[in-house]
Amino acid sequence: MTGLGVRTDNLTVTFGDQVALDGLDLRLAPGKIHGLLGRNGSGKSTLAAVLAGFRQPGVGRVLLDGGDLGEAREPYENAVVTSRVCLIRESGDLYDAAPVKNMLGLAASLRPYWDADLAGDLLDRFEIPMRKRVQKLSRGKKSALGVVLGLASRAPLTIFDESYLGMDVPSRQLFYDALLADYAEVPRTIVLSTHLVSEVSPMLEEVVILDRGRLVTQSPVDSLRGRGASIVGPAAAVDELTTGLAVLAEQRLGGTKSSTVLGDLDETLVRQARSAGLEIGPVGLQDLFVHLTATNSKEGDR
Ligand SMILES: Nc1ncnc2c1ncn2[C@@H]1O[C@H](COP(=O)(O)OP(=O)(O)OP(=O)(O)O)[C@@H](O)[C@H]1O
Repeated sequence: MTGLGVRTDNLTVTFGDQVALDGLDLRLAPGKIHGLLGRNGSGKSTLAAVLAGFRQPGVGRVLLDGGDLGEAREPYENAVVTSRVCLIRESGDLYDAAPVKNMLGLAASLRPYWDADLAGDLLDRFEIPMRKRVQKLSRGKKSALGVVLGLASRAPLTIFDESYLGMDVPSRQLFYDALLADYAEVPRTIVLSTHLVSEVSPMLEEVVILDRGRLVTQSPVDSLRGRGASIVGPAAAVDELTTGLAVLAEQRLGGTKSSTVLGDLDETLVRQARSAGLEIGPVGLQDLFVHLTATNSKEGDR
């Protein structure tokens, strides 16, 4: 399985006079891990709901294709398509009164690629008891249950919409490890909608950034990182080198400074940096994200 591809054309969703998605033309390649990034209210959850067939586009359309779907189809009110798309939201969409094992049974009946062994193994690792009712689980364990359902569904398009926010750091690490291990075994299309940009960025292959319902950029993560550089070394040398450059972020620890700059460093600057003993690395995704979605960010910078 390589997963589903996604194509949206002029996708527009409004709530009254509020435009949640504004003419979105998006392509998600199948079989990759995509990061869906954007500030609060930028339209991430709305996009996730449309992809999962929970919501009908107002204008434009969304098409999913590939895997055993074959031809491109719209997800809305199409049971075949929606059984192959698993959206796990922060709320978890769980039945509070049901025991965990019933939630697993329900997922097994709805999900054609459900893997019961994986579900059992993940429940053990997250220490979630099968017999416990959902309402008796802590917030973090409820989130973890959502993650278990999302991974074990092995859906050709799996979307995690901030579904791991309630989990503590070790649990989130467990999720990331489990996701990467299972993705290596069964490649599929994964979308991670998140605010935890730094934490999630090592897993991402492609990044989509939304701002006020519009597409700011869509790019492989490596080429995004190539849009700038981080320069680390003695503070005075870093300051001298970065004078006149667009500095996105700065951090200082004692006499050492790290500056993130936008744009290509030309060869002269690179030579100058090396001879001053400075280290040059790729730009951090979080710094770039903050820059690209800052309210005063100019279109020309994007
Ligand atoms: N059911 C709704 N009724 C009215 N407005 C809505 C509804 N759902 C979303 N919106 C509006 O649509 C816009 C996009 O919201 P959405 O939840 O998709 O953003 P988001 O990027 O997921 O935000 P966050 O990161 O805060 O979760 C916002 O302005 C929001 O207020």
